[in-house]
Amino acid sequence: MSSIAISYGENGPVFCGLKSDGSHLATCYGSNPAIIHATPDHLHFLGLTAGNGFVCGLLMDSNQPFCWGNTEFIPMGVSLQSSRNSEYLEISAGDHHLCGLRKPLMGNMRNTSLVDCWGYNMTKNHDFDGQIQSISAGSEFNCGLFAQNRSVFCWGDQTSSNVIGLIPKELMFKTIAAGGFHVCGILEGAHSSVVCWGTSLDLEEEISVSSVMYAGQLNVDLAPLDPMLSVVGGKFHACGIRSYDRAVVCWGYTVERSTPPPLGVKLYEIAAGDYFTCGIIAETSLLPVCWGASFPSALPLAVSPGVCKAAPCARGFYEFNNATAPCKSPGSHICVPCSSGCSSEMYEVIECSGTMDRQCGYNCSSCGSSECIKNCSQVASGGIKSEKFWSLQLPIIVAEVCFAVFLVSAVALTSVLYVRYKLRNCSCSVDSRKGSGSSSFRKESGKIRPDLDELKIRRAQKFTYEELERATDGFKDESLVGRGSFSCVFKGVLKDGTIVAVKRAIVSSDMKKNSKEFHTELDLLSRLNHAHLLNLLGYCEEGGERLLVYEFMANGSLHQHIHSKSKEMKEQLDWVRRVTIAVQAARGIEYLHGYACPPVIHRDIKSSNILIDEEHNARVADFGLSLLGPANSSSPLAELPAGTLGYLDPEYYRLHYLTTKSDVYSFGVLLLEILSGRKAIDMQYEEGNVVEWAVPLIKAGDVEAVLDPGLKPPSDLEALKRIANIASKCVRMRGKERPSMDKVTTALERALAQLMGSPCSEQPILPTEVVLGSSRMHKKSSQRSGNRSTSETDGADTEDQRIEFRAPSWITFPSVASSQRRKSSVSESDLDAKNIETRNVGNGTTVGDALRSLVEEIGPASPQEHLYLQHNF
Ligand SMILES: Nc1ncnc2c1ncn2[C@@H]1O[C@H](COP(=O)(O)OP(=O)(O)OP(=O)(O)O)[C@@H](O)[C@H]1O
Repeated sequence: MSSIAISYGENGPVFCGLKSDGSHLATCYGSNPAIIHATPDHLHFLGLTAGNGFVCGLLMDSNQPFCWGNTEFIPMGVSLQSSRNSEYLEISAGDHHLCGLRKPLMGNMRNTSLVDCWGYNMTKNHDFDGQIQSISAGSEFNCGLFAQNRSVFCWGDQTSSNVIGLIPKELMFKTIAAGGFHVCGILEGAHSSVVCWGTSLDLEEEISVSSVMYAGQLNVDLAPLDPMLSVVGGKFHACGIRSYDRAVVCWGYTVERSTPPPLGVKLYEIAAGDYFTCGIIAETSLLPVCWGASFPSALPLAVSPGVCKAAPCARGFYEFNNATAPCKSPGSHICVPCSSGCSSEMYEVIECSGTMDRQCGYNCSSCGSSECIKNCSQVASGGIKSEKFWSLQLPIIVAEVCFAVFLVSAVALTSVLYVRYKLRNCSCSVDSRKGSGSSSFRKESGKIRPDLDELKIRRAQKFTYEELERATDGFKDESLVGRGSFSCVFKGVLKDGTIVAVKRAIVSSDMKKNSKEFHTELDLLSRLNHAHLLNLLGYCEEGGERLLVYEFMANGSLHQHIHSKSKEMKEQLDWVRRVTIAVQAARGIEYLHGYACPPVIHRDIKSSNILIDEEHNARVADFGLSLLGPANSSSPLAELPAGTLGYLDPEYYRLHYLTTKSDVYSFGVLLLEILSGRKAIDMQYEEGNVVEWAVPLIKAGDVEAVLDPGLKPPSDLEALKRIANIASKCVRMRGKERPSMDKVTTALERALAQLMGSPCSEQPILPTEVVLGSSRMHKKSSQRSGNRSTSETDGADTEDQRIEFRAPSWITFPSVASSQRRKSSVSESDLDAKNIETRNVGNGTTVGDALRSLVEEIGPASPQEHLYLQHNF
């Protein structure tokens, strides 16, 4: 708990801090509207902490936690307490949980500490023997520091980190900070050095304390030897404030394109998000600076450099100047740890006094650094810089400028060569785009991102804001049909009578992100064309307004149907309709992966992005997060994770290893949702995650237990069993073991045919083929397919090449013949996966063997891959 906290996650990072005016009110800055808009403006907090998509503060008046934001796992907007008198000393948040350390107990119980936790897999009240001084939460675990023997203990899930197994039992700590998958602590004693344990992405092995202590600094990614005042943990990195100069030092994994920690800046307080860190500058402005990935480097809000406490400052701390950041409650102060020691060319001028930090001065007789020379020459010449100083500085400045120019040219050249290399096999022929055919497109062959203006002209119509305002009746609440994280969707009627859906970006503080998602969606939808992708009709970009105009989908989203509280609405989609929608959505995604050029990775496949038209046909929507993949779809992109919790591919989440198989994972979750009627994550069930709940049941052959109790089961369960098997293959941990989308589609088509042929479906639904707005009804019989073997539980794996099974023709796939699709699916990952399974199970393979075979299969492991393998095998 600190005066600042950072929330992270797929809805964007947010920095929150206590205001610098001593009011104890919270102020936040960032791009997650659910946090920004819900920040309480009347509650006073003692300190803050934050996790994935939420922020919590410890209320000043009741000493209870109060959280806001958008996590389903912790109650939001209410004060949390475990029993009537639970008052907390400190709180700390992990990814999806929060723990609170209760105030010390009295009497007989004074040697017991109570810790209450809320959240995903964590809700529990703990009694620990011994007095705990402070707690710190990591991704899925927590640690406590005992007040008396200064030892650390941890509890929770250590699968990905081994933080419990590696606890350094013999060491004593002043303070500890848990990060995503590791813990760092400052050791007791004069030197205040840091040791860390757990797992970091940059390390090929777990960081055990012994290697830090006894083998020395063998690995540059380990904590520096410098003494530290404080330390914080990010997902795979940690940062500390150095004792002698308050400079920040970071170690661990650095995401590509990260900004480095600021140089020559003194900091008071630091807090870490997942891949970035912020600190408060030790100046009167008290403005935060941030470094790392995906967050601005300077934030426009002044925050308090510490928490106001009623007790006087302890030894080793000094009282922060009250004029700059006054504490409103009388007698309370902000206590800042005093710096200690001075660098080699400095000596202590004033010691830490309780009201002032210790001061160091340069020893001008032994200057080595330019800082020292500058300082001493200023003192000597009354502020006029000496010749000696310039003769030393000038070559350094010239060298720095030359190096910067060289670096920029090298990066630019490498980028150009890389893009050309990636595009060498990819030619986007004119024929692959229905209806384009213009010579301008031909000119663009091989170009990844044609000019937006040309795309707009090609397909999407430009609307004025007034036109869309008129169409939606002034964006009235009555026209609102849905709301997403970054947009509201309105029903509208254009001048010519066309009914449309108008998606209006919520005006958020992060215009850049909004604008990026808007352009991604506009760009992609302008180049894609498939019966089961939502058609873009037009757009409007005026001032701060960003609007996209789509075909209106009269039946809303799949999510609205399968999770509806109304029985009638739920039953509108019976089993045949549900599976039909799954097939159609699979076809849309298959098109993105296999036939769009370059391939497109959707990154946000979920039930609210599968829309349903008047005739109950599915369309895949929402391309705001989509990315153009590499021409060779098997090579991964390194991208920071984005998407929706519960649907997010674990391989991508952990390793930033993005391929089309990430969409396959999300689609697998969608299939489980369709089968079970349960949300991807639903905390009303003990096993809240649909994958973790359903897959073991499916593997045990108990598919019936998984089926949505709100729908009458079909008389023949074979088709649904087949779908359940496909789903469990799609959600395999390793992308390579998941089937490709074309296999999934083929297997689902078979299952659908089987379902429609079963006696329970008296009147099979005949979905409409929708090709560019035209609707044709095809009433092909499905008996042929209904007689197929029901023992075939896995269509994707046991695909029979001899039978040329044609999917019912009403299932649209205008541009690809099924034989073409099948050709591409014969030798891929399912067969590999099967082999691997046989190898592992049949031969009693050890973990080491499994690791080796995986390494052989995917080539030498990068640090990220290595970590992934460690985490999962
Ligand atoms: N073309 C459309 N026709 C009818 N309803 C639509 C249309 N597009 C979106 N909606 C409705 O609006 C809702 C919000 O859509 P939007 O794409 O903005 O967000 P989302 O995908 O649900 O959530 P998020 O933005 O968090 O991913 C959808 O769930 C759907 O119910």
